[in-house]
Order: sequence, then structure tokens, then C-alpha cells
Amino acid sequence: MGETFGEQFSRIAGLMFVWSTIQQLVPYRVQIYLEKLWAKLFTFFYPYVHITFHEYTKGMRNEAYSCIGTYLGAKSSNKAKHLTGDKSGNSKSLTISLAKREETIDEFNGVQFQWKAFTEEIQDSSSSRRGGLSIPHEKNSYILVFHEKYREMVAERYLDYVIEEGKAIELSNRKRKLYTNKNGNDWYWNGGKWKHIIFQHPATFDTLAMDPKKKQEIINDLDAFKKGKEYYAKIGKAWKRGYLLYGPPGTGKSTMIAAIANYMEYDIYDMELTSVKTNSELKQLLIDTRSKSVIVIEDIDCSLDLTKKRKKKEDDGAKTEEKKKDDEEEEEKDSNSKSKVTLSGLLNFIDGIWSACGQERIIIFTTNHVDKLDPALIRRGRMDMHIEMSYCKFEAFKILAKNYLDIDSHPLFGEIRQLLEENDVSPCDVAENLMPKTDSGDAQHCLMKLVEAIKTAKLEKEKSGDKKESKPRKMKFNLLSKFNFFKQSAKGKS
Ligand SMILES: Nc1ncnc2c1ncn2[C@@H]1O[C@H](COP(=O)(O)OP(=O)(O)OP(=O)(O)O)[C@@H](O)[C@H]1O
Ligand SMILES: [Mg+2]
Repeated sequence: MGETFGEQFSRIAGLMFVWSTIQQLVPYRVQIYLEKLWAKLFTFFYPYVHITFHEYTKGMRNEAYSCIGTYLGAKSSNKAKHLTGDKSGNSKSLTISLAKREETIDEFNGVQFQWKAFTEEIQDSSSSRRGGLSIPHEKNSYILVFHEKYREMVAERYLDYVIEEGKAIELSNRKRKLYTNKNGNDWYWNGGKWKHIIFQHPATFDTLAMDPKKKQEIINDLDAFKKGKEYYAKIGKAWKRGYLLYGPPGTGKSTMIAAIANYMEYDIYDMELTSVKTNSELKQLLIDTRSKSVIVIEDIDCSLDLTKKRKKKEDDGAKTEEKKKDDEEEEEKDSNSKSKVTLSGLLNFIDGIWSACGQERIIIFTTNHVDKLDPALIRRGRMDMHIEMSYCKFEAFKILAKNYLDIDSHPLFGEIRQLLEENDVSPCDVAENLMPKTDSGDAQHCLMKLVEAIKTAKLEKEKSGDKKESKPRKMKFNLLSKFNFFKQSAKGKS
């Protein structure tokens, strides 16, 4: 394997010359016999196999080519002498690749493999002809050369390894995207049914205020899912996971989605179910999603009248014919303007045959009213984990205090602990009070503000006599509305 491409080429040319001379001198039958002999001889003198990976095959970009390029760039950045650097709009940092005609050696399981970045100049006489001149264009490829005896290793392990590694590097270096199926002009359309902007959200599990034990459980579940490729294949299950996030407004459901996407380094598909007209459109949307993504349906209880539809069927039996007819007419009027996605369409979306066509996907539903959902929608197995996002208790408060004020303790913490135990306050409302409104706003001032706010809310509640059914102030932060801020900045970058 120590030979360069030049030396290998001279050796092949010599052998070819000997062969063509012999061919001209002997009759046809002998030629056939000699051809077999030649194949053996050739392998004996030149026991190397070449595999070429072109940049384009049949007019389509070859995914293997870009994965190999990324892999070789990462592997040879400290070995090869000629490299190129590239920073495309979609990558977070500089991508290093082998320069044209550069060679490098890669080692796998103690075996050396030779790679070369090959470029061929082609004189295109048709499409690119300008003013009588034919403009040359380049045909790029990577060539892998290895000894005959490693054929099996290459086919069964090495190439898979190279492609997977390349893909992983590409994924970790790409800018992630937030997709939507909503109508609107200020999103980038990517050819399918989804439009996107660059996804940038600072939420992480560290900044998410919730019970630390519960948080760790979710992180462990995500870790197991990430590493579960073989396990899911072994048990014959599609590699996907479903989470149901439920809880009152402002308890961090949307924030949790952003934290999950950041932790997993996934894209987000924010599905507006009311914009989907039919079940087949829903299926098409699913097909158009890519793997390594979180598919989100927020406020699932408000998205579709799924529960009503099912309940109606049960009630229909008890109605008079006239009443039934009136209802049907009413429904007909409604149905022309509304989405016709049905519960079974949605269930198929979650775990039908089609849902398995892309791997490594997380589906998340959020709701403020878990009790309103159809049991079929949230049964175990369909939604693997039910996560309750609840009011802010002391442990969660400490995380917010650290995030917003950078403090771990304060004399007011004791009072706040007690107030949080006795009152239902959403993390959103706590966060709102901890945010300094002026430059002079210090920790003491913010904590006092919080204490006052909780006490005032408590008094108001007592006055209204509605001690039990306290509803926190609804501060609706839809995932998309949060990202409106990023739309402008994302323009032109994607
Ligand atoms: N658990 C939390 N940890 C950290 N910040 C939080 C948390 N909950 C709420 N917040 C803060 O409050 C804001 C609103 O939270 P978020 O939108 O995630 O709530 P939600 O549960 O999705 O509400 P809704 O049910 O109205 O959609 C967030 O931008 C965040 O700043
Ligand atoms: Mg939300």
C-alpha cells in the first residue's frame, strides 16, 4: 500500500501493453482462455481494488460523496498537506476537506486504506457552450484503494463506518432548523411542504426550572433513545419516541421542547395541525420530515376537535332523526373551512407504517388539559413518556434565581420557599419577577418584587373566594412566536 497513484498507474499501463500485444497474436478461442488467465495474473500483479464515489450520479448529488469528504477532511486535517476550508451558510464552523488530487491514508482496525480526491476536467460541448467556446467543468470523485484481501471488511464494515462518521460530523456542524407548515411569506420554503428558519434558542436542561429528579429521568430517557439504534432494530420497533408534556400555562412546556432539541441536536418541525386539510396531507408532511428531528404539535387539545368527533358518534344513537339532520348540515358548513384530519389520521401519523420511514424522531404533544384528550391518543406505547410540567416549587425556583440573578442563596429564600409551597405560581410568573427591569435592579429588589407578587395574588384569590380553582395568569408563549425574533436575523443566512 506504500505506492503512490503515479506508481500504480505505471504498473497498470505496463501490464495493459503486454496484454494487448498478446491479444493481437492469438486466435479467438485462445483469447478467451487467456482472458481468464489474464484476470488471475492481473490480480496477482496488482492485487488492489478501486472504488470510485462520484459527486453526482444520474444528475443527483451523491450523499456518500459528501459524507466521505467530511470524514476525510476531519481525519486528515493533521496529516494531508493540501486541504481546503469552507464555511457555507448552513454550517456552524469551518469545514476542512482534502484539496483536489490530494491523497491520504486512513487506518481502520489496523488496516490502511488509501483515499484520493480526484478531479476530472470535462469539456461540455452542449449545455455550457457560450459564444462558440465550450466551458470546462469539473467532475469530482473520491477514490478508495485497498488490497483484495480486505474486500469483505470494506463492504461490510469500513464503508458503513466512514459514511456514519461523516454524517455525524456533518450533523454536529450544521445549523439546525425550525420548520413550520404554517402559511406565511417570511419563511424559507425548502421544496417540500415545510418552510424553515434557522433554529436558535438558548434553553438547555441546565436553565430549565423543574424538579431535578424528574429532569434527570428525562435526560436519561433521551440518552437511552439516542444510543438505541440497535436496540430498536432488535425489538422490531421504529426508532422513535413520543412525549406528552402537560401542565398549566407558563410552566415551561415550549421551553422544554427547545431544551430537548438543543440537547439532542435535532431540528424542530412545529406542526400547525389546523392548517392541515386532510389525512393524506398529514401523511405527506410526515414523509417530508427528516430524521434526527423533533415533531411538535402544541396545544393538541385545541388543534383539532378530536375528542368531540369521537364522542359525537357515541351520542348519535340517542338523537332524533330531525336533530341529526340539522347537526349534519351544520357540520357540512363547518367542514368546508376546517381541517378534515381525523383522530385515526393522527394516530397513523404517530405510529402507523409511514411513521417509521424516517429514523430517530421524537414526537411531542403539549396540552394544558390532559383530561380532555382522547385516551387512544395518549395511551402508553403511543406517547412513551407523560411529563407533567407543574407549578414552581423551591428546587425549580433556585434554578431560576441562578439563571436570572446569578445567586445560590439569599435571606429571602426561606420566605419564598414557604410562599411557593402554599401557592400555585407558574415558573413563567416567577421568571417575570426575577427579570431586572432597570439596570439598577439588584437581586434583593427582584426577590422582594416576587414576594410581593405572590402575596398580592394570594390576597386577590382569597378576596374572590375562589381558593381552590386558582388559575394563574395565562402568559402564552407559543414556540413560533418566540422565534419571530429570529426570523429577521435568519433571513439571508439559511
Ligand atoms: N420551567 C421553566 N424553566 C425555565 N423557564 C421557564 C419555565 N417555565 C416557564 N419559563 C419561562 O416562561 C416563559 C414561558 O414558558 P413556556 O412558553 O415554555 O410555557 P408553556 O408551558 O409552554 O406555556 P403554554 O401552555 O402557555 O404554552 C419562557 O419563555 C421562560 O422564560
Ligand atoms: Mg407553550
